[in-house]
Amino acid sequence: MISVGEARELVLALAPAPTAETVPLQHAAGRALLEPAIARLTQPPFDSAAMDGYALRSADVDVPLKIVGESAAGHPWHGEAAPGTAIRIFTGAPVPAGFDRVVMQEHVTRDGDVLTVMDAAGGPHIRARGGDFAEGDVVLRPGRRINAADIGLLAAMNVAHISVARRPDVAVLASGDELVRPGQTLREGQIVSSNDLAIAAQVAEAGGMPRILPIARDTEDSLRERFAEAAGADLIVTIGGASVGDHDLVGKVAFELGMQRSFYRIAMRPGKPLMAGRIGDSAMIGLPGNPVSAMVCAILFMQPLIRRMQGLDASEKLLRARLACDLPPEGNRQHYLRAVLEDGRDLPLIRPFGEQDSARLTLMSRADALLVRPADDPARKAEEIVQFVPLPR
Ligand SMILES: Nc1nc2c(c(=O)[nH]1)N[C@H]1C(S)=C(S)[C@@H](COP(=O)(O)OP(=O)(O)OC[C@H]3O[C@@H](n4cnc5c(N)ncnc54)[C@H](O)[C@@H]3O)O[C@H]1N2
Ligand code: MOO
Repeated sequence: MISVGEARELVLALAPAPTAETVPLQHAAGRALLEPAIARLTQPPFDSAAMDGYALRSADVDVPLKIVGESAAGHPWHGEAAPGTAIRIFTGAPVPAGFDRVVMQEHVTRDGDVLTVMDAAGGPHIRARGGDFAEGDVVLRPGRRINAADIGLLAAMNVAHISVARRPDVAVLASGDELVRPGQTLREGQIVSSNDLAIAAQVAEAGGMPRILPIARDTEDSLRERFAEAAGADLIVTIGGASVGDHDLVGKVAFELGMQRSFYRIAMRPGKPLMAGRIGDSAMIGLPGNPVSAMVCAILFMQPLIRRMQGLDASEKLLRARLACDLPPEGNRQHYLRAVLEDGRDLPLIRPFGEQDSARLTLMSRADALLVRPADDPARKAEEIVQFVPLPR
């Protein structure tokens, strides 16, 4: 058995360099940026009014002013900003050179074309040209997942298409004679295949394109057929059949098909029988069949690999919390306990469920976090600081 940290390094080493594709901006949310995003214009492109009101010279606020024009968004005024004059101006409109202040209309009185400033405090209510970004600025760097604000920013930069990492094609293969698809009537001994759907959702969450294969039966022929269908995927994720039982055939069949195994078995709970390696041109991860073990291993190994394949940060994000209760000493495997988070004084409080069966999806669904307990961790007292992996909410 190898440690979680060693296994993680070996899994991440399976990632090929990301390949680029160009997508229109409206399809770029959630994608991994592969090139620096460089501004093609300056924003704002001109000094612009931040309020509806009047543009004038600060030196003139104490005298009555003659209103000589109007500047609206999309309709600039082209006159001279002469002393003793002001113009009507609206939010977003260019402020002509020479006027250095916009006074809100609530703070003036107007009589015909004569303007009197009643309250000169505040302001200047002008957004300076280039205040947000300037042409040529590198505004976003590669290696980030594009969020909604980034989309707005890229659009404002006049970027219409952007180079992102191709989404890894991930074949998801459940195996087991007991498994049927959701929505069917179960015969004796059958259960619904939940893992492949949950794992596919985790693939998508990490930016991959899941491809759920038909369920393999517990025969070597059936598994071979499915591996043939999976060929060409960037990553093949099998679920189940990884342990030592007579019907656990995934490792055997993969080996016969030429799998170069990086490791099998990790000193962790749940998920001991995890395997990973390369098969043909694909990376492969063999997840254990117990539903919670499969999901926990996917969080710790599969999702980081899919992120790395897109050039994204794949490092482990551990946060700190205080224990809400005492805990007994740990065994010789690193333990990831399903837990809920509660409000605490300085740090959140973390409360692991009393029951940690790796088949209980209800607990996985309710969990906010995986509390990490290192192998051979001694007993812990409530209030001690521990680390956890946050789960998506
Ligand atoms: N003698 C030993 N037995 C077991 C060991 C061991 O070390 N020695 N390890 C246990 C651990 S830990 C795990 S985890 C499981 C992993 O076993 P497999 O990867 O071979 O998984 P299966 O036997 O195929 O299935 C286990 C369990 O999960 C259910 N399952 C499988 N696939 C799905 C699916 N797609 N959707 C829903 N549920 C699924 C399956 O019906 C079984 O109940 O081995 C232990 N045994
Ligand atoms: O360690 Mo297994 O992965 O509990 O169910």
